[in-house]
Order: sequence, then structure tokens, then C-alpha cells
Amino acid sequence: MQEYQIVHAAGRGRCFEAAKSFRPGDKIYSEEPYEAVLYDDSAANRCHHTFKDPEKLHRCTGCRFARYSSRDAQKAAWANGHKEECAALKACAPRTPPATIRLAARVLWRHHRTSHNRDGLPECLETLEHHWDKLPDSRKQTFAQMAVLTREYMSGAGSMEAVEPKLIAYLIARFSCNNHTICNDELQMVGVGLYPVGAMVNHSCTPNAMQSFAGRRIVFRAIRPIAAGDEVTISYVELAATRAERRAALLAGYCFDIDAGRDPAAQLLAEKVLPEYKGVRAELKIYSAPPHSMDKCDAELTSLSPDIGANVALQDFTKASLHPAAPQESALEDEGLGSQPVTMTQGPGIVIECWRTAGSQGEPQLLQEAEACAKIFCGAYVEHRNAEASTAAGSPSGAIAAAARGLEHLDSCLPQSKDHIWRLRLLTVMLKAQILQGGCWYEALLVAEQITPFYERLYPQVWPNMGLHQASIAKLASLLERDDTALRATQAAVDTLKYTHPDSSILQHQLHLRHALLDVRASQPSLDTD
Ligand SMILES: C[S@@+](CC[C@H](N)C(=O)[O-])C[C@H]1O[C@@H](n2cnc3c(N)ncnc32)[C@H](O)[C@@H]1O
Repeated sequence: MQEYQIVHAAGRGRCFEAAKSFRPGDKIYSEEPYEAVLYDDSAANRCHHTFKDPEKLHRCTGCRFARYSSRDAQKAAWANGHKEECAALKACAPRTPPATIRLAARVLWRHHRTSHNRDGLPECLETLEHHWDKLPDSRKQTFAQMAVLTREYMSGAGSMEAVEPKLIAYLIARFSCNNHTICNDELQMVGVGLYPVGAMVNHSCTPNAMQSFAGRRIVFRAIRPIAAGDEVTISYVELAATRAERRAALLAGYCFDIDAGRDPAAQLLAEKVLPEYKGVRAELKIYSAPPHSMDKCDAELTSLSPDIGANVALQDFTKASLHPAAPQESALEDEGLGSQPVTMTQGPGIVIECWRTAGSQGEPQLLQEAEACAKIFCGAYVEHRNAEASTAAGSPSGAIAAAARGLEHLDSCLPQSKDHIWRLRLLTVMLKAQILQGGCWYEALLVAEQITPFYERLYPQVWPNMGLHQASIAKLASLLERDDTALRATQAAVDTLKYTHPDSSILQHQLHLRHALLDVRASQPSLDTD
């Protein structure tokens, strides 16, 4: 029996509809990619054909970039695109093009290899959304530049007639709103793939399904009961975020607005560029009410004082109003790929949106409070950025110290900031650094436990991040011999992972841990000290 059908949904284009019912954990659909590539970081430790990470890999003696788990995998890869890729990689060595360019080339080589009509794109890709007309000129320009680089890269493989840059630029625009990031079971990103049917699954902020990967094969599973005729949805964006952040990410990445049709009741009262705060560009916008829809828990996630709500949006400032930049002429005007001059990015900064909450005072007081909030956020943001930089530079102790300073900024307006989304961000970077550093397991457990209530509110009841988070708590607690905590966490992890990662070694590990902890409890019930 067919599990799905592709139908039209008002305002959302095509959608993936369940043709039968599914229970949580059931596999709905799985698919091999049309093409997929590994990210650079994974290229040295995964098989380029299966995307798995065996202990031993054979390196391609031609390009010296691709690795394979077996001679059979290497042979299959050669016949399926590595022949052309190998020549192109050799021609541009020692540089390696980024994953998007390698993927575009593989798609075009495959089309050329397998199709009678080599013009255009294969039909299954031609019909994918690209939203070209809605893209800002800066993105069109980026895609156009990548198209030129793809053509150059492909020329290293010879044989094939050069493809028009415009076609490649549109293909890359399709990638940006249809590709799936391929992750391992720990949700670390390993590559990117194009799945023509999987790309029909639309977004919901309350999804009923999730995607995971077996090697490079995508697998969609139900996380809630789904009835025949229901639309199957996944989340395109991180759900541990405010609605405003999700809305911005979806608008920028996928060109649709989850607030479409909403009449924004909020009035912009004032806009200000704040004086530089430790090198942060910050813009303050003050509204009479929230400028976007609020989900149920958004009020707590964004509250920072008794009178005002405040949201922080990270931005690459391209606005001339903040730091005017000389416009650059588009090199690709002739191709019709970017008709407007492009202003170059000025680097990251923050926009702080503040709004009056019910019962708050008049405007002068609001302005004063908004500026005080902005200072707190600038502090939290700078320390968050410092913490991430320290982690990247291999200094977990520096990251822990910076995150602690960031939390102090938020603590200056307790109790309201207890639930603020930026507390979650700082706790997350701190936990990562504590685990990297090792040794401070007790402190890490305390931080992990502060993260849990955020996840409980932000994620669906069954969600992979929560299963992995509980598995980390179980590991930390068992290292500290806090067996009751470990048992509770491992039980919670199993309860989620059995739906989200049923075939994974992570679930197996949690089942063993639970078994061992239950044995300990049975043998020494009176020694439990938690
Ligand atoms: C991966 S495609 C999904 C399939 C697409 N609907 C189609 O017809 O090809 C992503 C695009 O679908 C649309 N889309 C997905 N989820 C949506 C939603 N919840 N509301 C509106 N449009 C949505 C947007 O145009 C988005 O860029």
C-alpha cells in the first residue's frame, strides 16, 4: 500500500499527505538522495559513498579527497559520479570547492550521464521551488557567484559542454529551500543531500514527523499519531527559539511567513542605534506591543522586566543606515542574475526589539527601561559570542567563564529573566564547554538540568534533541554515581529515543545503562543516596 500522496495545499504549494495512519515511531517514508555530498569536516572520516564512518577507509589515489569503506563502495561511487568528480577535484587541488558547489556539479553530471534530454534539469528537480523572484539581490549575487565557480570546477572534468550559469544559479537557489542537512544519530551535521520526494514535506512549528538518516538515506518518522489524509510536516528550523526567530529564519531561508495575513497591531514607537558596546553593533526598536505573533510560552521566553518584553535578533547588518558601505556593481548583470548594486555585509550585530507589556507605564519610562534591557542583552550577547569563540579556539575554560559572565548580565534582572531564551543559549554553550573540558561533571549536570525545562516547553513531546539531552544527563549522573538521577534520565531518554532513533546504537547504549542501573538498585536498594 502506498504510504503517501503528493497533493496541493492552499498557500503552501505541494504537500506530502499520509495515505494511511501512523503511530509515533513508525517509518512513514525513506529515500536515497538524488545526489549528496559530505561536508569538508566529515570528508576525512566518512565513506563518500555510504556516508558511514567505519574504522578503516581507503583513500582515492586520484583526488586524494574521497575515502571509501570498501573497494565495492569505491567502484559503485566511481560509476555514480566520482569519475567526473575525481578529475575536477584533481584539477583544482590543493583547494576543494565547498559542499554546495560539489553537490551542484554532481547533480549536473548525473543528469548528463543518465538523461536523453540533457538540457535544463531533470523533471524531478525542475519542479522544485526556487523563489528566485523573492530573493534579495545579495542572495542572488551569492548564488550567481557560486554558479560561476561551479562551472569552473566542472570544466576540470572536461567532456561535458559548459552549463549556463543562470541554470546553475537557479539550481543552487533550489538547494537552499529544498535540501536536507544529513546528520548522524547525535545530530551532528555530516553532509547535505537533495531528496526530490522528501522535499515535498512542508514545515510546521508543531510538526507531526521528523527526519533522520541511515547513512545518506533519509527516513521520515511519525512523532505523533498521524491519520490517513493528514499532511505530514517536519520543522525546517530549530524549535528551541522564539516564534519571532523562527519566523525570521523561515522568511530568509524559505520565503514564507508564518505570520502571513496577520495585522500587526504593534506600532513602532522609536528606533535607535546604540553606542557601540564592546564592539557590538546594536539597534533598538521599541514597539507598543509585540511586533509578531506570540506562541504560548513566548511571553516568558522574552520577558526581561516587569514592564517590557524583549527579543534579540542576530543580524548581518547590510543596512546603509548603520554603517554605510560603498555599493558594488554586480558582475553578473548581463545574465539577469542581479540587477541591483549590492551592498556588502557589514558583519554581525543584534537588533533588540522591546515592547510594552500589559499594564506598563507611559512612553518615557518605557524608553528608559528599553535602554536598560538593551544593555543587559548587549552584555549577554557579547559574552555568548566570546564563549563560542573560546570553544572554537579550543579553550573550554574561557568559554565557561564567558558564559558565566553572560548569565550574570541576565541575573541582574531576575526573576523575569529566569526563563529568557538567552539564558538557554548561554547555558547551552556552557554545557558544551564543560563537557569538552571534562572533569567538572557535577557543574555540567547542574547546567544540563537547568536546560531541561526549556526543552520541555519548546520541543514537541517526542523530539530527538530531548532524547539526546536526557542521554547526556544519564551519562553525567552515572559518572557521578547519582544513580536515581541517572535512572530517571535514562528512562526519559529511552522513552524518546525508541520513537526517534529506534535502530541506533544510542538507544542500545541507554537500554544497557538502564539495565545496569536497575541491577544496582535491585542489589543495593538502601545505598541509594540521591
Ligand atoms: C521543501 S519545499 C516544500 C514543498 C513545496 N510546498 C512545493 O510545492 O514544492 C519548501 C517550500 O514550501 C513552501 N512551504 C513549506 N512549508 C510551508 C508552510 N508551512 N507555509 C507556507 N509555505 C510553506 C515554501 O514555499 C517553502 O520554500
